[in-house]
Amino acid sequence: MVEVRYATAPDQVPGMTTDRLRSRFLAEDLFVPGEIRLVYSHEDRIVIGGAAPGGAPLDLPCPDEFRAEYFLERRELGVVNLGEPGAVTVDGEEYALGNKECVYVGMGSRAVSFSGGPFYLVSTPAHAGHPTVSAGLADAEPVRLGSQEGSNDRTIHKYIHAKGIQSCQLVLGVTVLAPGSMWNTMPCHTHERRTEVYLYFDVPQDDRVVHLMGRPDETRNLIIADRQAVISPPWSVHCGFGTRNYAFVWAMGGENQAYEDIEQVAIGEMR
Ligand SMILES: O=C(O)C(=O)C[C@H](O)C(=O)CO
Ligand SMILES: [Zn+2]
Repeated sequence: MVEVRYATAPDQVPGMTTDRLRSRFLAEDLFVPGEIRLVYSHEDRIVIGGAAPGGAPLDLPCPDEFRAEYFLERRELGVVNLGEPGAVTVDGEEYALGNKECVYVGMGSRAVSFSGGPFYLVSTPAHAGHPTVSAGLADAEPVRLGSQEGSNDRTIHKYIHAKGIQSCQLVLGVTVLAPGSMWNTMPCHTHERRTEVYLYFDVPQDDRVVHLMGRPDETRNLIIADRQAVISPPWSVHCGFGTRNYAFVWAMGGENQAYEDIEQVAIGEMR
């Protein structure tokens, strides 16, 4: 149920085969009907997961790896609905979630269950309880970036961040590309103080996203299908282009919550 991924140093990347790269950084099978699947990354101890209720509601388990009484004893959780209307129930209170809507579940919440969806989960360690809050795309400070000419016309919706839903360290949002736009996060960046995870979705079955990762001057690519997630350590760029437009959930954890605290990469630095 939980797969543990240890952290990777940037100097390990040049010798890696495609399979090695994928097994380290890509989570390919998070969404299996009737299951909750989790990946525990040692990069900032971010846990990502998929909850795909196959009819009956699914309860969030507490993995042995947490050495905790319940999942959110020392953690917080962001949930995004990737599919059909559904609900997340937290200690008896139901939060109805439509497609691309989000609920933040604070530390100390004991019983979490899912129906409908499927739902994408991101959890980071926490030190204080913040209120559980749900939000829709319109609540999430939509910011339009890029252009049609640059094939990167996209809207960034920030859900959990310093000026939005409050959390201990989790930062999370959804970016939606306009029809005809394929590039995300270009020009790209790194952020030495935070790990980021991208979960690509709304990618049709016969399409793919080519995700670029690695040090800016030594990039590698991962060919990513629908509902697959890529772990981006602090030293790695994270950007990509699709064979058509798509959406993705981005989530971060680490030293700070400052979205603007990034190292911008000039296109000429990239190799
Ligand atoms: O399309 C984009 O650009 C993004 O969504 C960028 C992410 O939000 C990100 O990388 C935050 O650090
Ligand atoms: Zn980033």
